[in-house]
Amino acid sequence: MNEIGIGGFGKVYRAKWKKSPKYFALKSLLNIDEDAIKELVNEIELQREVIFHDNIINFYGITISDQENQSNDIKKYLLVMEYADGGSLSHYLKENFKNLTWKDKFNLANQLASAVSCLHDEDIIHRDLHSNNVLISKNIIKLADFGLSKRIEETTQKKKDIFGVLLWEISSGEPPFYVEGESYDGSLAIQIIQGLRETAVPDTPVEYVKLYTECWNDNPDNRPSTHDVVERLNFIINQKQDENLDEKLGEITNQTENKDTILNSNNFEVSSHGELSKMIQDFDKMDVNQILNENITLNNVEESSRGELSRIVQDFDKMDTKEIMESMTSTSEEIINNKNISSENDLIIKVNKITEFIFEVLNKRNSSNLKQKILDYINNQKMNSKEICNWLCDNQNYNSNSIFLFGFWNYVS
Ligand SMILES: Nc1ncnc2c1ncn2[C@@H]1O[C@H](COP(=O)(O)OP(=O)(O)OP(=O)(O)O)[C@@H](O)[C@H]1O
Repeated sequence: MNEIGIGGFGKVYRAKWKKSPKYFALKSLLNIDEDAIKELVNEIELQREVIFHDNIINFYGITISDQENQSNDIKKYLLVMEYADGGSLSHYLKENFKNLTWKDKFNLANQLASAVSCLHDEDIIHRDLHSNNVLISKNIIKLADFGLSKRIEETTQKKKDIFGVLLWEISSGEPPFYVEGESYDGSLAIQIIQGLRETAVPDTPVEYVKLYTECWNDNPDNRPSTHDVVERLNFIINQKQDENLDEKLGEITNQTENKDTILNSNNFEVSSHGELSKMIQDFDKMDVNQILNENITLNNVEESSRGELSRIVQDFDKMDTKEIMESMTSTSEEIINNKNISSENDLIIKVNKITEFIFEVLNKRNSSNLKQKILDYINNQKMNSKEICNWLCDNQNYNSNSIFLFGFWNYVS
């Protein structure tokens, strides 16, 4: 049994259940008089009504301590409660703030609002909300300390359970107006009464600033209800998720744009196979039309040919390009009639035509003996395959068709 804290009633201990790995918190009752007993009974009664909520600390009962094995300062009775391994919210923020994302912070805020909302639904007001009365167990909020709690139906009284400051504290990691080594003084309290409020932490989403500002409005009637707060926090969390999704989509778009840049760059080196291969392996995540957007209009490209295309390009870097290109060139040389040297533009047109032809064949799902079909096409069109191969070796990055054709020839060879 270890001492973990000290409070108004006495010390708080962490204790392990004999034959289980589970820990419990034991609250000793030291400075207890008649008023304290009333307060305690009130606390237990109210807390027991809301322990079903995940963000409210569980109360298990009362135990009698084994005096022989305990130090003298532990009196006979101990309250047995759920143990919160993260300690108080203020301690948790101090230790973990650096690692918390906005999503984590909004989740903490939401759990807190949800716990207070549950109290209000049961017509209970907490009346002592601060970061030492909010505990953390396994990174989850556990509202505690109902010593000052009261049963009340009135809405305005419920709105006096101010947690705007706690929402701000979650966004900043520190208590309001905290200056290291300095304690709060009376003048600060007066300034707060006169309307002094903390300023927003840089980068806090505006909706969140708006929310906690409304929560600490001078007039309780102008504060949102806890239900509203929960709803708005849920909205912020969902919006954040959408933004993350947008960011991810943005990253994918950027990567795609980068690919286009690589495709269109004349400085692409044949030797950078790893990069090319990675880029090409992502092709099947894109639309084939997008790949072929520059010079070829493709209609009705079907899933099967996309799959085939993807397989083709994925195998791209497993082959020795030069060797295959050379062997293909020598084979086609025998059937080449037209020995005229083509201009650069002619070659680009030829590459586009051959690519278009390949897609026509693939679209007809007629890919058997594809290599021969391509060679026949080249032959019939009176193209010089060696010239095309050489140009492709030197200009494979010229456009998406040249990249495709270069890889495709490797595949069919
Ligand atoms: N269930 C618990 N699990 C883990 N730590 C706890 C638990 N309950 C209390 N503590 C720790 O013990 C400290 C004292 O808690 P306690 O509730 O007795 O006093 P307090 O809230 O600080 O004061 P008061 O009772 O006067 O409001 C807390 O700040 C917290 O760090």
